[in-house]
Amino acid sequence: MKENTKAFLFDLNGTIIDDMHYHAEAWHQILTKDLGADLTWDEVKVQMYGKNREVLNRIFGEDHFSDEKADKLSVKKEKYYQEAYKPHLKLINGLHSFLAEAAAHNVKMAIASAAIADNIDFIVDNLDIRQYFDALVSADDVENSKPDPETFLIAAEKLQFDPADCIVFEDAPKGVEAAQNAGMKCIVITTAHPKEDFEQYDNVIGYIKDYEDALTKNFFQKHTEAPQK
Ligand SMILES: O=P(O)(O)OC[C@H]1O[C@@H](O)[C@H](O)[C@@H](O)[C@@H]1O
Repeated sequence: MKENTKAFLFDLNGTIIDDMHYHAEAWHQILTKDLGADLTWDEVKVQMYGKNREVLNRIFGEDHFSDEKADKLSVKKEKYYQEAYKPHLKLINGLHSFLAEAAAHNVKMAIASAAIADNIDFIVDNLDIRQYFDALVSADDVENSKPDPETFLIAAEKLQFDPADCIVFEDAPKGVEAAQNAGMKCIVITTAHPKEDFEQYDNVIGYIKDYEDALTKNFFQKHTEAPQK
């Protein structure tokens, strides 16, 4: 890579693993069956962005649950999610090679997610990818989650990179918005949303279906200078 090596900030859910369906199932179970909220499947999908506490506040109001109760619900939701998703745990196609190649080019990498730390550990340890990341930023590290830029700004600070030198990998419109608010360019992976859902953002530099895409497959050819003769 060139002198101005970029840092990569990866969202987790939908970006490292294709698991958003399992989050939607877990939220649907908690919100409608356990807590009795009157929400359709599609409404649950629209509301379930950001930290778990933020999702609960958005639906039931700020003071509805004590912190202790909200934490218990959050842990319960992730228990449903982990149980259902565990048999399907798998990196998105081509990601392992992309991480290995980035690491070989000394790219600093972080995970910057709205997930609780336990969910990040569940993924990085079960899929054996912890060694690729120099920082892990979870819901537990931020006051306000995506679309607030805090998650990405903390990740950049931990890697000691300027926001402008970070490339974010995201699958969710609110995540792309968070990257835009942080002053970061974004590569969108279309696991959970079609291209059209990102049209309002001007920080998107490309779309990929998975990491086998030419954009990521050839990333280091494109960004490596020809050797001097
Ligand atoms: O920021 P990420 O990694 O896409 O995580 C987002 C998801 O993280 C989950 O843990 C939350 O329960 C979801 O509601 C949220 O959408």
